[in-house]
Amino acid sequence: MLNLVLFGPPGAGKGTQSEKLIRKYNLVHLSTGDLLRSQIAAGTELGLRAKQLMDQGLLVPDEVVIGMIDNKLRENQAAQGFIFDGFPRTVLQAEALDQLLSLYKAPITIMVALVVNDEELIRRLLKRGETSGRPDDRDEATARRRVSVYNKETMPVADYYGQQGKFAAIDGIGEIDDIFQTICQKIEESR
Ligand SMILES: Nc1ncnc2c1ncn2[C@@H]1O[C@H](COP(=O)(O)OP(=O)(O)O)[C@@H](O)[C@H]1O
Ligand SMILES: [Mg+2]
Repeated sequence: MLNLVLFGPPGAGKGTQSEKLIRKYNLVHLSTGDLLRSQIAAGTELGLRAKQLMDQGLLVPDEVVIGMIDNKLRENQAAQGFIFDGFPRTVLQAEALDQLLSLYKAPITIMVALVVNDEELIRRLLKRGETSGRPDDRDEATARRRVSVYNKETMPVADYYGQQGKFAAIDGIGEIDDIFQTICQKIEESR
């Protein structure tokens, strides 16, 4: 079993690297952002409430995303492992994830953080906004708010895994394939 948390600010490249990692390691990809966007697309009550926060660049409540992850873990009990993308985004979410995984006796193997400076992130988010149709990528003020929410609310999650000796930071600027190789190296070192 390999349970990877792919960590990093919005626009760091978590989605891109996740696609490559799920193929190589045969993992189930759990992206809370994607799960929330499919709730929005389906027009559910949860989606409607989440959208108001997401469009402003704010986090949705912990219990909402924890509940979604709980459901997905239950649905995928035969999985060889998971890649958590965009989750946990708060220390409370990280604690809840440890609790959920303890039921399966398969703790987090490692958290790999993609490090990208704020100005490069804003550039990438605005560029993605030209084609993604994501309201939270579209304007600079919202992109900046997301980066600052990350710095305040999500950064402490790195310490949470650091204290468990399960944290590796890597440079998120460079060729996609080079970054992928570095992530794979960190995974191999950790298992
Ligand atoms: N774990 C989470 N906790 C709270 N809110 C979340 C979480 N995951 C996603 N969201 C909401 O969805 C939005 C988009 O998330 P995501 O698609 O992961 O963005 P990105 O991949 O650009 O970092 C976030 O700004 C937030 O509003
Ligand atoms: Mg993403």
